[in-house]
Amino acid sequence: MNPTAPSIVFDLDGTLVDTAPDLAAAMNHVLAHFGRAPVDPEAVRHMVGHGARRTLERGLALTGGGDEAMLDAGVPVFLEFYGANVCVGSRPWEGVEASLAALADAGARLAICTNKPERLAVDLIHALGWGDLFDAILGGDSLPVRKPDPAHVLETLARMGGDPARAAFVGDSRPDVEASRAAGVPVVLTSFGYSDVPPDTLGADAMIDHFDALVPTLRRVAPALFA
Ligand SMILES: O=C(O)COP(=O)(O)O
Ligand SMILES: [Mg+2]
Repeated sequence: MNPTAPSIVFDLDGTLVDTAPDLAAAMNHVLAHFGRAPVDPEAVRHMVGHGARRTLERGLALTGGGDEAMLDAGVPVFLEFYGANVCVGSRPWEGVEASLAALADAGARLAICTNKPERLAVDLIHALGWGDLFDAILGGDSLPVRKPDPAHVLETLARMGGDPARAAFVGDSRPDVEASRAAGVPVVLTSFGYSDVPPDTLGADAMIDHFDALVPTLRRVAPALFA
């Protein structure tokens, strides 16, 4: 293992993969279970990034409200449906696969740090045919803490054999920026993910509008990575 290889850690939902169609289907399955009307799948895009419980909480809030007991009952229903349908309509954003290949060709190691449950993240990665691409996949339940806690990013780096001083994070939302900042790792955000606020207000080092821009952007914001 080359100890100086750059490590690029990726968020999953909204960053590498447009998972909203399957998350919205799971949301509407739970809402039907509770006798609620469905939500517009487009609205679910901005409910993702803090884990399934928070996603469901937002969906319940939009359809009449819900308490902790409803969430306790709804989260397993959500996860069971989603787990069985994790890659029905989910697709990588345009340019992702070429960009991951370019990073690997440049000698970078790649990993996933998502707030999705680890099992579901691993299943999705395999369903996309990406089983060999990542040196570590950590989910929101892999550790006692998760993004925005920096330990989630730092432990991902530790498990991939990476060095925080030779790393960058690529995400779409506030937990990604906060965790990376606190870990001391430069962070690039996509402009087309699931943030519930304009992502260019979150204080990332750079924004990308298309994955074709990722490698040049990383070279610009973290030139030492590829030196
Ligand atoms: O909120 C989630 O379930 C996961 O979101 P993330 O992959 O963007 O961390
Ligand atoms: Mg995300």
